[in-house]
Amino acid sequence: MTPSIAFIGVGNMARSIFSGLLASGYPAKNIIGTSRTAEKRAHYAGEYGITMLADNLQAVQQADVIVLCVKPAQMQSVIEAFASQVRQDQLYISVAAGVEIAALSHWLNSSVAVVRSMPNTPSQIGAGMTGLIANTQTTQAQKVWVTELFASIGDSVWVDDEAQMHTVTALSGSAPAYFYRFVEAMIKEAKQQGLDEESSRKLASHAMLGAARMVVEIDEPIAQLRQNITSPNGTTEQALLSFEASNIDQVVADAMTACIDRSKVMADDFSA
Ligand SMILES: NC(=O)C1=CN([C@@H]2O[C@H](COP(=O)(O)OP(=O)(O)OC[C@H]3O[C@@H](n4cnc5c(N)ncnc54)[C@H](O)[C@@H]3O)[C@@H](O)[C@H]2O)C=CC1
Ligand SMILES: O=C(O)[C@@H]1CCC=N1
Repeated sequence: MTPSIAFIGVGNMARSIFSGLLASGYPAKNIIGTSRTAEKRAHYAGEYGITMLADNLQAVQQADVIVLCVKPAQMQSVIEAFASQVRQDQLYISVAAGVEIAALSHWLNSSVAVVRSMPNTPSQIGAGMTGLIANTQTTQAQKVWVTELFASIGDSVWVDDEAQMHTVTALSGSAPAYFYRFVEAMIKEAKQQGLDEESSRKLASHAMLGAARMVVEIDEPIAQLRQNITSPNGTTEQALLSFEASNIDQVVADAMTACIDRSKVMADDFSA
């Protein structure tokens, strides 16, 4: 039997996950979403054919798996409002940054199975990457099901120490935004150099896509892939020397550390 999945708080991340699930063949009749806004409920029900409800409690009562997709700051009050209805046969999956399993379990007021995930928005096109960790109540069968769930919208990595979720957030959850920012800067400069927006976007984005595919599909050191492009005294070398002059390793390390530090502060702020 296909489990029914309720997405509590349909926004960017919930939409990315359920649209990826639908594209991979998950039946719309087994997907519920919640939103407090009537307009959004009508939109998502119409566009995706899923059931949209206003009431989180009703969604939780109807679901086998509950995916908690509200912002970290809203998580406690949202969970506590339906906690009395939590059933032991359910599985709860949180996507929230910086909200630890101990807090989720405490608010759920139960020894129910809880998986903390850190997905990313490319899940929407089946190219997601998700970090996962489960509490001890989660069975091996439930972990296999969760792995398959996230495989249908990309891939996943289980970590065994919850502290690693901070790094996962900096490495894959937030990271698509870094690459968008990089490509935005490239397009901006290409336009400055006289190329039109459409051509610039096509050239830059496909360079990013091609490079990413080679990293994923070719079993060679990434440095080697880079060197294959870098002719001595050629053009690429000059661009890379410019990055080194800006201390690219430090720029990236600073950004990732800022992300990790924020995740740690959130874990403190949103603890039980
Ligand atoms: N956007 C991203 O790339 C990623 C987001 N996340 C996590 O996903 C969660 C959601 O983030 P986004 O989707 O970006 O935010 P969002 O703001 O787009 O979505 C959250 C939704 O929850 C709704 N909501 C708030 N309170 C509610 C309530 N009481 N009942 C029903 N719905 C309610 C809001 O109206 C909103 O539509 C966050 O916890 C974030 O940390 C995790 C990984 C990546
Ligand atoms: O920025 C955020 O807080 C969320 C978590 C990872 C990506 N977006």
